[in-house]
Amino acid sequence: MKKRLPNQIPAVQKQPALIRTENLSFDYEKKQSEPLINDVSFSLEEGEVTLLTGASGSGKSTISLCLNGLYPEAVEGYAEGTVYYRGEDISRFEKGVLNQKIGIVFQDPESQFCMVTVENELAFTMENLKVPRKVMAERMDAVLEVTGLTEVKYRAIHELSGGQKQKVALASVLLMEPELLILDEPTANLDPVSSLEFIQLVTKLQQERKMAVLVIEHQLDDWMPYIHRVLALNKHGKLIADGPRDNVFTEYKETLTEEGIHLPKAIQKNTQKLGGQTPQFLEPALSISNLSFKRKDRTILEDLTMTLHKGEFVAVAGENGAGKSTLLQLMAGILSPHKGTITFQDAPLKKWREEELRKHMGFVFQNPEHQFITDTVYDELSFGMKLNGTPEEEMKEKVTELLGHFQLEGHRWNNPFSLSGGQKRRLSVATMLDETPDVLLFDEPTFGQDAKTTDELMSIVLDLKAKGTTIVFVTHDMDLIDQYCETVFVLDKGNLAFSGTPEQLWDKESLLKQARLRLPYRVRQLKEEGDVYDLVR
Ligand SMILES: Nc1ncnc2c1ncn2[C@@H]1O[C@H](COP(=O)(O)OP(=O)(O)OP(=O)(O)O)[C@@H](O)[C@H]1O
Ligand SMILES: Nc1ncnc2c1ncn2[C@@H]1O[C@H](COP(=O)(O)OP(=O)(O)OP(=O)(O)O)[C@@H](O)[C@H]1O
Repeated sequence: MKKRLPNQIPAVQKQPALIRTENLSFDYEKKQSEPLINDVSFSLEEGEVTLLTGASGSGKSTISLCLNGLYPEAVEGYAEGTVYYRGEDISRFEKGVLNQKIGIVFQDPESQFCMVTVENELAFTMENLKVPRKVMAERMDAVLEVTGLTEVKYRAIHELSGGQKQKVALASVLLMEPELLILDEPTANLDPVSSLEFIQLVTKLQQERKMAVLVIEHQLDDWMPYIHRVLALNKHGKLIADGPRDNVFTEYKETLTEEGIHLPKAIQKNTQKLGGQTPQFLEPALSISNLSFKRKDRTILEDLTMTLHKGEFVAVAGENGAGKSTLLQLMAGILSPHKGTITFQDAPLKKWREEELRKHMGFVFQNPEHQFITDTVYDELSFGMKLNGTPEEEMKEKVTELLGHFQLEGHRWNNPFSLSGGQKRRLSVATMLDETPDVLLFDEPTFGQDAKTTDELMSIVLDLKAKGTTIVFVTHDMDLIDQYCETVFVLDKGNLAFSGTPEQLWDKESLLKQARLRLPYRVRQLKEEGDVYDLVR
């Protein structure tokens, strides 16, 4: 007799997700109030590119460090809920096993290195992975080639530019051939062309290796074509959106905007150029003439001549390693030129007394941590005021005002080093704004900022500019240059390759290409270039 078939075909056993968090809560210490990461459940699937977005300080980096079991252990934090790797509770894995399957490129690449030179760093990674010696050299050369680092193989990492360091961190993680690659603001320090190439490189490898990628990023546009899913955190550590890319950005548009999260420019309205005609600047603030600078025998900057005026908003752009940060440090008197002169307000810079110079000129380092000198956010903000003998009450008021402007309330007594990447950057900027300086030099001031904090920062900077402060931004953000700057200096391998208005620069196609810059989104749209991403609405 024939057996009767059951009415229902048993469901095919679904593979467990690559990563699944269930009711994950985390905080750096147990509190009475709601935890920083608050009861979050989501999955990351094999081969998928997921964007994790959220306001600065919402806990994105923190969550990513919970996914490979580094947290809570490494910080003695408090955690609840479970993280699964392919269906298995990650707390059951032996130490170090998950680090290879889940590779993280940290927000601050410097925190990741153990060795002095690029070659030794990559060899060290391979030794840990027990890569046979005879294939090491080949693998190293391949990863250097793919990340564009061949030329700096034998260089000391601390002597590389910010962007070059970021590529070393990626190369090191790629050697592990991870199943999940977590990228925490990976392109923040890359020049515009390197940034696009980096994204294309990662997504190509992702497709070839069927790797899952979790990217934490505020600047979304270049990632948009490659993102499958979006997760969004709110300021209270709750997951407020989880779904396919286009659904999240259209359905949750209002919520994301309220949270201060950047939207893709394809659905933003305000990508127009601000301001009208470029004003005429007459009064010089800082004049540089025939400046050259060397490190050991290498010429870093060669024969630069430029004038910055009172109230002018200047951008310094150029590819990674072009010499932008070096130029800024020379302008600030932190480095001294080998040849040429810098004149600040009618006197040679080297004649200025250090104390006087610091009152008139503010400087924000590329790495905010290089700037912190005290143990609390409050002390950091009041440091300059104390030196100037500002009365206690006035100082308190001013600090409270700065904390409010820079979304740092609630962190007054925190250690500056425990802040999120974006918070550190805001604090480093805020410390320079206790008075109205004559010149403000910023090295990448807006990197790592969400939409709300970027707007707030720019409005403070514009207020200072209106009072006559000369603003100098070293930046890779072409949209920011387009929107706000009046003059752009382009450095190309240590030479001044262009000085003029942004509009003039956008017409110089071959120069842009040579200096590894790109047109801003607005101009790309006008020229209808192919790489402007259109969101399905
Ligand atoms: N401390 C140092 N010792 C030796 N060389 C250095 C040092 N700092 C920077 N350099 C080198 O000087 C050159 C210019 O570096 P700089 O940091 O000014 O470039 P940048 O244009 O600001 O780059 P990025 O956009 O990547 O930050 C690079 O080739 C870099 O490797
Ligand atoms: N080691 C630490 N000890 C105590 N608090 C910390 C520590 N690291 C981060 N925090 C706090 O946790 C919160 C979340 O930080 P996290 O770096 O995860 O945010 P984020 O969303 O990645 O921010 P950003 O976009 O600015 O990088 C912040 O308020 C930060 O001050």
